[in-house]
Amino acid sequence: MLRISSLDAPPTSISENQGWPLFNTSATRQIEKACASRLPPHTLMERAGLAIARLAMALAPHAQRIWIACGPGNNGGDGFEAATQLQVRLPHTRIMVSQVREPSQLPADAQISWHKAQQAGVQWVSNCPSDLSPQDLCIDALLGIGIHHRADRKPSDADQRLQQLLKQVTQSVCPVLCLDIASGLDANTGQYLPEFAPHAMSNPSPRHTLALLTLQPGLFTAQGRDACGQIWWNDLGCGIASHQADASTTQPVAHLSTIANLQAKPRQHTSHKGSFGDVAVLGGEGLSQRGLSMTGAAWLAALAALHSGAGRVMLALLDEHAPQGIPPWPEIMLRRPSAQDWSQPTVVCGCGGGEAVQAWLPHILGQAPQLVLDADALNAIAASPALAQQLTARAARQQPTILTPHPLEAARLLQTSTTAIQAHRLQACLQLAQKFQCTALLKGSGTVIANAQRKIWVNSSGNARLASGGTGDVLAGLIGALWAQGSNADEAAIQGAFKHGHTADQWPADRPFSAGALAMHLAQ
Ligand SMILES: NC(=O)C1=CN([C@@H]2O[C@H](COP(=O)(O)OP(=O)(O)OC[C@H]3O[C@@H](n4cnc5c(N)ncnc54)[C@H](OP(=O)(O)O)[C@@H]3O)[C@@H](O)[C@H]2O)[C@@H](O)CC1
Ligand SMILES: [K+]
Repeated sequence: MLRISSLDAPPTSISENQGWPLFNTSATRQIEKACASRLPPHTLMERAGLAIARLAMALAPHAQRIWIACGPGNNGGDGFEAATQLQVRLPHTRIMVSQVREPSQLPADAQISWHKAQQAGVQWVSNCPSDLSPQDLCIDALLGIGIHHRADRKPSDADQRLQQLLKQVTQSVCPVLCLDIASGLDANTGQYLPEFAPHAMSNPSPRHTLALLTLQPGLFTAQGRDACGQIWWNDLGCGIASHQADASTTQPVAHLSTIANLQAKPRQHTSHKGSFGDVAVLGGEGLSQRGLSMTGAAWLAALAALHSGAGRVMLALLDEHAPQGIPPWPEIMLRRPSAQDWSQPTVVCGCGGGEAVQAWLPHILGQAPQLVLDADALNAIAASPALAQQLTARAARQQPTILTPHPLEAARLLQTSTTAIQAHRLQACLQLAQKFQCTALLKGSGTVIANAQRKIWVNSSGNARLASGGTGDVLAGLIGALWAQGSNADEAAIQGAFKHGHTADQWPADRPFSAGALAMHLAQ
């Protein structure tokens, strides 16, 4: 969840009602430059320090010690500035800083803030104080958006000191507030630089991040969600949160999809089942084919479509020996694949499709007016240039397609490695959308959605509950149902990803979670 902290009030307001622009680091630098040129020198860092101090006091109201680890650049400068603000406001709290570099080697703004902290009476310590308790606070001001990969350079004393302090931050017993972004993370991609990746699972102390000026994609995808924890944002009075000013001339790289993307359309009284579209699911290889039954996956997609408001749901199992008779959910109409008219409904194809789905793909790619391709359908297309060509040709016939790969499936489609996909999730998703002229949805922590017109969204909902078998099938069915009900392809993918994650976020602690239970609670 994203919280906005205001310069003028304690950071209490919760805002998930807009899609927020995400800027990469170079765009952020441009916005910073434009914003700083209109303000007296040092104003942005002062504003950052004030916002940090206010959030720190709100997060740790009973702290007796606040330790701030300050790095060699302006991220460290924010830390010194916050130390001054905290020292003034909390005379009975021990405000302590550790530094990486001598003040003369700091950038100009950071030097000013260093001197202010000295004058304010902040205490300098060489390492994390050993007496921090869980109600105290640790502030990570080591590295922000100025981080860059240093391939050939031997680590200097300052680099080693930085590593040492970062390790202490990571092992902190108290909550951690990261300034701008968790140190070591690339703000564009959400990946740790190799030298900063934590060696072990970090301790369970709560983590918060206060993003300064702009929001950046790395906060919300790849390793960013775990590293940054709860995201707060302060635009330093530059008008970005109110959608004004410099942001309007600098293009965001993506948008963050939020609860605003979840608005349910009211149903008219005169509506009927035909008003909400048909979803037909094709998948579920049977036990008889290779001794591996995957019919459950197709059932999950159909169940999700049923509970997401589709008018009618048909299920065609790729299993000749599927039991006949009344299905466990009588609303779902079972079909033989050969008996289904694939030219009319929104089709969800591939869930549990195994090898059997391959033979059906030429027909489905040719016929389906709106097509969600998942799982084994994606694997089959990755292995067949002819199928890939047929997929790409759909767009020109006004037959839109949504692809929903996880990173391994995406790697197969782009003929690369999972590591390469995860290293640049936004770019990989965009590449998929452009290569196949479709809407692509790349699953994983911080799901990314992109279209062929180069628009990108990052999903802000979801949690690790979703890391369990079958939840991807549920997502495919949910997207199919939203699409069948009248959303366009991009909206269906964005809304589906948000709803899927949001349902998991709202999950009662005492209710066992499974993909089937998720599918059945999508209507709530
Ligand atoms: N932009 C804004 O809108 C605003 C920005 N503000 C704040 O400024 C921050 C950006 O400050 P920044 O540009 O000084 O960069 P920062 O993150 O402190 O790091 C640079 C230092 O790290 C070092 N370093 C780099 N890579 C390294 C590595 N691999 N291993 C080791 N060291 C490495 C690098 O060393 P160098 O390569 O130069 O020797 C340099 O010393 C931003 O995140 C926000 O907090 C706000 O105050 C106001 C509004
Ligand atoms: K930081």
